[in-house]
Amino acid sequence: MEPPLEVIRFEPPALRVLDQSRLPHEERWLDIRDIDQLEEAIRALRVRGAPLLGLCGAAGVALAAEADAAEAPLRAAAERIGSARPTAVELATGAAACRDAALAAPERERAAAAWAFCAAYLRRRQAEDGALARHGLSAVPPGDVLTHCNTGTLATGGAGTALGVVRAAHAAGRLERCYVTETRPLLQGARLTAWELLQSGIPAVLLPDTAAAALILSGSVAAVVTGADRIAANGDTANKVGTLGLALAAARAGVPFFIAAPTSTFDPACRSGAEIPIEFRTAGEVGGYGDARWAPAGVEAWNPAFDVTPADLITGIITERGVVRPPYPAAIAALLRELQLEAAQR
Ligand SMILES: CSC[C@@H](O)[C@@H](O)C(=O)COP(=O)(O)O
Repeated sequence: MEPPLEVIRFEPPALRVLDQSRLPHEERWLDIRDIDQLEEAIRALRVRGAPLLGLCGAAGVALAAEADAAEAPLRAAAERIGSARPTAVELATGAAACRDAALAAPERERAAAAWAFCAAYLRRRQAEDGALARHGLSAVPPGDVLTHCNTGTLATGGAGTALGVVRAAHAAGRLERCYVTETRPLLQGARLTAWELLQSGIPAVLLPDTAAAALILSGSVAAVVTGADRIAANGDTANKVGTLGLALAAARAGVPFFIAAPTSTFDPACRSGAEIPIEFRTAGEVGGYGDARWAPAGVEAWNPAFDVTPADLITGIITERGVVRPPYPAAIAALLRELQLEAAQR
């Protein structure tokens, strides 16, 4: 499945990304030339979504290698970019993998090796998104789907994860419309997912996050499908805040709740969700949007960017390798062993 739009370009010595903070009203490309600029773009969510963050982490190493390809600065750059946001594991693993690829080359060839790694990573991501969507098609029951946040091309550079499944289901005539939560406070659903769906000719129905439980209990959706930022060894899954509420409502209604994420989202170093670092963001993001302010200055806010859905609320985890089903600790361990063996054989 071809990605319907382009969101990231590797153009040595620059990284070019679509500025997602301006969408859907303005399509502006950012020309990123150093890791200061990249770190700002990541923190401000100009680029976002776990798999795309992995690509950006890798590109951060390439940008650093353009400036100084010696080992110590490259290691420092991978560390810095990899920790610009804490929850999506792929930001750090993408940066580390590119660092290792670059360090395997002689110093004067490291920048080129890093850019080549980025290009191959994007091709792999696009292929994985296609495989994930095909597996999702066989797992998710026919009917309309509710999704949360943005998991489309903007979030991966490929066809998307949960949104890739939605695209495949729509193309197969199994889904008429996709329900999209607005995703407060940064509105990734209202601004980005609704835009992507409409561009692809898929009817999108936008709802306030607060209406999601009522929608699920009304029987209007056949499944809830979301992405993930990090999946612990026991299947507990961190994703955009609000996901937990959707999973609880789906369990109450007997509606299947799926996570769609590439295997790179598993983090066996986290034994359970309690070990996943959760990003907290500013009160200003809750008290307004852009220049509009609706909360009184000085009010405190509790603003986690992510929450953790316990594994027992998850019907299945759709990956590019197939659908992982409970019991999770065993199924995840078996899949990760298989991936490790394959990597060792390469
Ligand atoms: C395929 S993207 C999966 C997740 O990264 C997505 O659902 C999400 O939570 C993104 O959060 P964001 O804060 O917009 O980076």
